[in-house]
Amino acid sequence: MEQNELKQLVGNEAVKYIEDGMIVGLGSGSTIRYMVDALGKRVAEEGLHITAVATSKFTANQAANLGIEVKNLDDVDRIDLTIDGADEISDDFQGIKGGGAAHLWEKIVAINSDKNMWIVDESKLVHQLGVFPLPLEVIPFGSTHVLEKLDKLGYAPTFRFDENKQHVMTDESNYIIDLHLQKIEDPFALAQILDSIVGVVEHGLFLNICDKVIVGTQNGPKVLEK
Ligand SMILES: O=C(CO)[C@H](O)[C@H](O)COP(=O)(O)O
Repeated sequence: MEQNELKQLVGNEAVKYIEDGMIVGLGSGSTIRYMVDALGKRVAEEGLHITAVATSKFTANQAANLGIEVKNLDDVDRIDLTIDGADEISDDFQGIKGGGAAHLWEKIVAINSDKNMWIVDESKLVHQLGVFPLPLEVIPFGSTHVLEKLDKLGYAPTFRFDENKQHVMTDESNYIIDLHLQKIEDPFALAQILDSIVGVVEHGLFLNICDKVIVGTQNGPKVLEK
């Protein structure tokens, strides 16, 4: 199976965990696109009734177009289960997210969820985080100074640009800086440093957030529990 087939496989598998009446957090990214398609199918064909909270404008539109009820996070008390993708997951269930520039909303939704499930193809599993560039959402104002500071700290930062050489803008109209670290020895220590930098709104380290991972393998979906 190719990578996209593995993504579709885990997307289809994940929606089996969604029960009638649930409030469900919908992540972002290509794997989640498959999952939202599969969820839309269940809503249309089985009459499944759920309320969704989306982690990006893209996902919110996709879900609404499929007839899934989408509410704002502030209009629900809590979320039963959030299903999201990830860019890297280490052996101890820590993760890097934000490859799709949506990690700020994703983290806010995740920490307001009773359970968090990540769905990935097997290429996302790593022993140690850091080969995937760590995304930071930063306020545009003064962002070159934030970049300089990150450079002095040795984090090899780069702004993320689109194909037209324009800054990639998040749903909150902020910029993305990627840190090219190669390996992260202590994600908790790094998270503390990044949390303390003024102008950094949120980093893509998702620590102690994920409860369950569904991995797409050549032998089918594999469930990993924390
Ligand atoms: O964190 C994310 C978006 O901000 C995505 O979940 C992550 O980038 C995985 O994406 P994909 O499923 O396309 O590989």
